[in-house]
Amino acid sequence: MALYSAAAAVLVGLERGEGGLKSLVYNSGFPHVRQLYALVSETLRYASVLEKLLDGAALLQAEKKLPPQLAKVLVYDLLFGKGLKCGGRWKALAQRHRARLEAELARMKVRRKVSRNEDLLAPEKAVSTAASQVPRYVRVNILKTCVDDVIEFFKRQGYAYLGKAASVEELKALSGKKFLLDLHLPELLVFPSQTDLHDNLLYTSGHIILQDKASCLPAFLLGPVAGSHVIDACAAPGNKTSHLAAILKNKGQIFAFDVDPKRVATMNTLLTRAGVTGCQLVQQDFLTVDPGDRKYSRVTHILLDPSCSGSGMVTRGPGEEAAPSAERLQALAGFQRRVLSHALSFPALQRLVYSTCSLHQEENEDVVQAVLQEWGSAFRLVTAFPSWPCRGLAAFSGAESCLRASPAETLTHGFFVAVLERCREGAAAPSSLPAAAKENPQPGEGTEPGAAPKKRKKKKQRVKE
Ligand SMILES: C[S@@+](CC[C@H](N)C(=O)[O-])C[C@H]1O[C@@H](n2cnc3c(N)ncnc32)[C@H](O)[C@@H]1O
Repeated sequence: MALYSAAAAVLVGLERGEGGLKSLVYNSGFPHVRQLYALVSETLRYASVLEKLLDGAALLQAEKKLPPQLAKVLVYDLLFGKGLKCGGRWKALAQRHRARLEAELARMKVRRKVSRNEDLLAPEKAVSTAASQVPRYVRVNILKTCVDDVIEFFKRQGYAYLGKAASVEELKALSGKKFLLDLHLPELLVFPSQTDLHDNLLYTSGHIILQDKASCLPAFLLGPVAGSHVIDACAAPGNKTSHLAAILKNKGQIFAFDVDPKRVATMNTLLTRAGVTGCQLVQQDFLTVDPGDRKYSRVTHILLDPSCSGSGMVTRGPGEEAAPSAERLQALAGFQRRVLSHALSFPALQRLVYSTCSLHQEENEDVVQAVLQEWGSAFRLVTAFPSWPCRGLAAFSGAESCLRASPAETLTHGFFVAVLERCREGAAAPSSLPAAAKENPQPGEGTEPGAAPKKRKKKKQRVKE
């Protein structure tokens, strides 16, 4: 009997409980028992990897007469063993699928972030329950396409479109190849959490952006009208910048700053792919940008999404990043207060969105409270997205104007957003806006520029992610 058929027969025997590995090998009648034993035990060691490879390359669907146990043995020897040395027609069959199987193996290694075959045997990092509940959000990049065309594209790819979601529960119940339009954001599609679109043509061509729903809130709530001058103060890798460009319809001017040269380079690539124009990308510490520079005299909107502890990001493996120490939180909060206060000092500024992917009050409500106090009555908090279910912690009176997001309540990563507006003289704060449609009011004509902030100590400190 040929080696591969003998090995497949042992695997069948094991599955049927006909005996242990050794006894099945010795009773197989195959003359070279050591060789057979080694091949079967290695195939078993790689069993779960082989199953995924067979699935990914759809080998069993393409070769209906190939028994699955024989397929495993062949693919093991082809990709992980000594190479196919015998096997007759089965060898020829496996060779025909070699390129597809190798591509699938390469993809698996990229996904698992490993370079050696052996490393694929380590158990996959557990993903927290919270993370597995967060759907795959897809922002349609309206600089390149429109929602209807993207929906049609996915329908042609075999996905079923279920229309606009009416509740968060509907998003939670999504499964299989189905998708919905989000209930809150107009250009956001929602797929089941396990959907991987990184290889999808629409993603690689910049027609869609894979961006968590909570991360879409800052640009949406800043809502500058086309033609506005906008600063994205801590911009890389640029998901929110490209969202801003889409809201501006590429009309107006975005000044995007980031201190980290590598992240700026990545951002450059992503913005080009997304078709963003009218954006000046500057590698500079935002704290050193001069608000009095004439270049920024028409900046009415600022998006500030500074470095933070990242404690709201739920996809991280358990224990990958320990909770930030009190010192680190203090350093981050100090930087966040300085950078927020600096942003408010741009003379024509009307509206600012401050956001973090942190769960810590120190980086969120406390920062907003401290800076609002510093600026006296010049700025006020605006109730961001009144219908959003999850509000700011009651750290100070009016903190419920801020919004929070979390896997459990909003099916997103943990996030915090505060919307600040320059006060018109005599305006009451905070404002309460009736509907989502009115949540992005544009600053009125003749709004007074605010007063300068109270004197504060200027201590330069940069906090990198
Ligand atoms: C949370 S990330 C921004 C993510 C980005 N808004 C997006 O949506 O893709 C924070 C960024 O702030 C940058 N950063 C940190 N300190 C900075 C500073 N002083 N000036 C400008 N950028 C800074 C970091 O390099 C990092 O890229």
